[in-house]
Amino acid sequence: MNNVIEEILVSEKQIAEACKRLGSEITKDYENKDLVLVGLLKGCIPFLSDLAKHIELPLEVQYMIVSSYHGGTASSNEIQIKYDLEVPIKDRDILLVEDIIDTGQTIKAVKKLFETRGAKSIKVVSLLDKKDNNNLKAEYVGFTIPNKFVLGYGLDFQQKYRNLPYIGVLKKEFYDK
Ligand SMILES: O=P(O)(O)OC[C@H]1O[C@H](OP(=O)(O)OP(=O)(O)O)[C@H](O)[C@@H]1O
Ligand code: HPA
Repeated sequence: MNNVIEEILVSEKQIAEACKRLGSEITKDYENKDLVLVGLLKGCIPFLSDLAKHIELPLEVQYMIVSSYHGGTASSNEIQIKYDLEVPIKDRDILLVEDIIDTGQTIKAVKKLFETRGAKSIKVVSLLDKKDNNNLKAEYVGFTIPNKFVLGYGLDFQQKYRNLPYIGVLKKEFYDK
């Protein structure tokens, strides 16, 4: 498994601490609000699951599949909605849950879509945010990371390695370019 990993960037322990910290901030900020966590599949699964345990509110969880990457390490300009929310979000407080903001393209497109649907508020929590992303900043960020391709804890390389309990950096020899 580890022959594709250059180094561990964020350990299991650091991830657990970040989930706790972000969960308590969100709990404070969303008291008495109608909070809907919207997880962007598939990468959000471990993070959403661990984060939600630290949000002490009666929240709702919804999922979407929005894709801008196709298994490799290079970004494509296309955004596709492959699976949509089950409910209308008009007048609701939406917190988008992401594993990573890389170029910011995905989250920017989803935010724009939710604005047109009349959400009351739309914020973003992301476990990781790449340093070079100047597109869109999340309100809640676990770790700002260098501009390297990472995998593990939900993040894939060619659809594999999402099950690693930590965030690792992909070895250079595996990069597309
Ligand atoms: O900021 P961006 O450059 O748009 O990249 C970030 C997006 O790319 C990944 O999703 P992907 O489309 O690979 O789907 P996945 O969650 O199923 O892996 C990741 O989970 C984010 O949603
Ligand atoms: O660094 C990354 N790793 C895995 N998936 C991704 N999707 C956007 N950036 C990344």
